[in-house]
Amino acid sequence: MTEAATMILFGATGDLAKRKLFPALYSLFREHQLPEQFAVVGVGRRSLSQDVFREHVKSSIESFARYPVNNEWRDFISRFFYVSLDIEEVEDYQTLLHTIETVEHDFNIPENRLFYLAIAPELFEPVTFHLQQAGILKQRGWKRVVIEKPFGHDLRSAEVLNEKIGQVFREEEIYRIDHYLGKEMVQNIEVIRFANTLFEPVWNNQYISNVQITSSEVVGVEGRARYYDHAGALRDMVQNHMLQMMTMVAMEPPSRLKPEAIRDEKVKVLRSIRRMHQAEEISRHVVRAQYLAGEIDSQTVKGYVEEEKVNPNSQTETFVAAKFYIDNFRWAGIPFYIRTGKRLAKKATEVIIQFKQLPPLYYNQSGQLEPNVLVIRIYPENGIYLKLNLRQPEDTDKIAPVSMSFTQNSSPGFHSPEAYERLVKDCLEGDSTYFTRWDEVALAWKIVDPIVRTFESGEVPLYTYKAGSWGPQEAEQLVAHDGLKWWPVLK
Ligand SMILES: NC(=O)C1=CN([C@@H]2O[C@H](COP(=O)(O)OP(=O)(O)OC[C@H]3O[C@@H](n4cnc5c(N)ncnc54)[C@H](OP(=O)(O)O)[C@@H]3O)[C@@H](O)[C@H]2O)C=CC1
Ligand SMILES: O=C1O[C@H](COP(=O)(O)O)[C@@H](O)[C@H](O)[C@H]1O
Repeated sequence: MTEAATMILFGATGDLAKRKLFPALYSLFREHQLPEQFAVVGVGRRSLSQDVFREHVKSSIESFARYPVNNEWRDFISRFFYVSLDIEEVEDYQTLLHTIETVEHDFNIPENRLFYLAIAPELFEPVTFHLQQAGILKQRGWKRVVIEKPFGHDLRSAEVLNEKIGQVFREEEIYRIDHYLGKEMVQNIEVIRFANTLFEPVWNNQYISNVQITSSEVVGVEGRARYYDHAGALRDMVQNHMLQMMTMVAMEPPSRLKPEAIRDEKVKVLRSIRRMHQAEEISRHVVRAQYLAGEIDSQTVKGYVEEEKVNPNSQTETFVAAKFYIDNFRWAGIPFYIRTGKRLAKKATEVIIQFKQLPPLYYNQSGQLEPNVLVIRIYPENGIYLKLNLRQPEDTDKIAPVSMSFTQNSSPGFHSPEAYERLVKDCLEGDSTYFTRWDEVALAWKIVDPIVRTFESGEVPLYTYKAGSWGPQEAEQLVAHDGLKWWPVLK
């Protein structure tokens, strides 16, 4: 059950609030999933009147929400307030405290405060510190803080940040967002595995040949070059989303369906991922590349280094493919391939489980029978696709792959809840299952940091690929070297 609360949204004039958070709140409201006693205090640096802020919220909902504005609108928008404040200026926080108290009084909301930090990472620390100094965290109800990614730039900076935030919030009050964990089919991986007799007994190295996880994007760096050129695909996507999807595929059944039990199992996977330290090993297992100019949907697009605000000599990778091993009993010897990149041919997220071949006997005398493949489709479709072998009715000597597909469209505009809807609701319910615990974040950095260092030392080549392609040839070779291929992303 969502609990009565005030959401204090830092970054209320920013891109994330506009594209994701206001639409998510509106969907929850329309589906009667917000508590009756609920209000939002938006915080931004620029000075805006209440009316202009409410107009901004409205236009964001008109552009990005799943539901059109209807006659319940006035009730929804009457719960939105705006405070202009400079996060660095402690004096500004008295106005914020006053607004929060007034809103709590007027809407009869108990002092439950959800602080959502949709702001640049360098502001996470000052904002928590000043909230405490200003007495805003002396509430009588609960307090929770939602922290957007990136959580640090490497292990060291993440530790420092965690230590600072930990002086103000307890671990169970900290909700570190990884929005992939809010996606329907990422959450469904557990259900596919633990609710199907068909899958769980064969979910191991005896029956699975390899796992492939792809998250491809068509967009380039867009307006985020200042951040991205210092991050790159490894930090931006692998340290969080890709490793999190891996943990969902690989974890052991939890002792209970409770947040800590599930997170404990994910941590064990992260601990078991074989770390790579030597440049030679990293070069064999990790491919990095940067996009060149190319064509997407018949439009010419720029190369990465020609993008606005990107250093023309940038060595930042916009694509990563890697092979990981999980050194535990269930997964020993089974490669987990991941690939992610910008300016690729199609926007898609899929997890592919390729099962082992049967022995070359009976119907597989030639050893040419296609393997069974389970595709967990995360985007643009939600669902699963299973490839099996069947005899062809028209030619009884011929065995050919057939597919069973259960999918529905998950693109915006279709009626499946967005990741942010689930996650905001979870915060209001105090359910941290699909947020990353500190030990998960730290372990993910421990896996990624040595690879980043090797990239930065120039010991791993930076390949290139044409925008609109599926990445560099070297990514194909990474799997071809093991006698495999990347399964093409489904249409
Ligand atoms: N945008 C996205 O798709 C995604 C964003 N994120 C993360 O979300 C966070 C926010 O990103 P995004 O919305 O894109 O960022 P924007 O740059 O669009 O917005 C930044 C927000 O922070 C406010 N702000 C900046 N400096 C101050 C200050 N000194 N005092 C008070 N407010 C300040 C801005 O206010 P004002 O405009 O009034 O100056 C604005 O509301 C980042 O951590 C980002 O990494 C994560 C995943 C995706
Ligand atoms: O966190 C991020 O994710 C997006 C991709 O998210 P998706 O839900 O659209 O798949 C990516 O574009 C961005 O660079 C990264 O910071």
